Amino acid sequence: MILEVKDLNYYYQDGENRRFILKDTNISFEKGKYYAILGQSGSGKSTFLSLISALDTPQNGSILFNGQDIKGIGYDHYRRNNVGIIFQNYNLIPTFTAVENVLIPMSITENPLPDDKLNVAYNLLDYIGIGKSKADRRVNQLSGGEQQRVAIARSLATNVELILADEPTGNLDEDMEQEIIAIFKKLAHEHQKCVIVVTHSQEVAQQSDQIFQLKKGVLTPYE
Ligand SMILES: Nc1ncnc2c1ncn2[C@@H]1O[C@H](COP(=O)(O)OP(=O)(O)OP(=O)(O)O)[C@@H](O)[C@H]1O
Repeated sequence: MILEVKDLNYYYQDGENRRFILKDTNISFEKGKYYAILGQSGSGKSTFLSLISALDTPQNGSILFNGQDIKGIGYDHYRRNNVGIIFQNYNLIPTFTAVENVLIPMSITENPLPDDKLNVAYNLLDYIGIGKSKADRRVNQLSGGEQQRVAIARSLATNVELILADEPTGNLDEDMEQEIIAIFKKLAHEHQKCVIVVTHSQEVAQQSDQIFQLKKGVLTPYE
């Protein structure tokens, strides 16, 4: 298993009470699979993703990456070197070109990368469907679907095995959603990545290899 979540609890203190967003959560994910986590608005999907991407820390429980506690790996180290994150709003730097956005994490990671980073970045974008002329355009001059492709290329730039996406098609139309789903499938099935997508979208979920549902703090396989 690439990622194992053990007895995870996360809550907000509400006066005397604890409001649990995740309660005694146990779940594992493997490489080569595309997973979807479904849940209603406010059910805690983004919170779960924040925890497994080390953007936030749980009150108790542990998260193991390739058998090692991410606390031991170091949260910053884990985030820089082991996970790629994709957001609903893309979170690109609008005044940078597509290729410049992809280069940013490559200059921060400690993972070994080829010397010719620029070439790697162009190739990644090309693979995801952004050719050279669009790669050299400022991202605020690209469509939403194109920007999300750039964000996916950026998440892959550091050569990570774990790709986490928070509502990645939330701002896209159905055709574009299908194209993004196709990319996730390809990354999981052809490149052995572990892709975990948090979503409201039945379409994104139905095409995944396994669906989990988050309800009242409990994460269970979706029937
Ligand atoms: N700082 C905070 N203090 C108290 N409650 C909070 C805080 N931040 C978030 N919450 C609550 O935690 C719950 C889970 O939020 P989260 O964003 O993880 O849900 P979600 O399933 O991703 O929702 P959506 O699909 O609408 O993005 C929500 O009910 C939210 O109001």
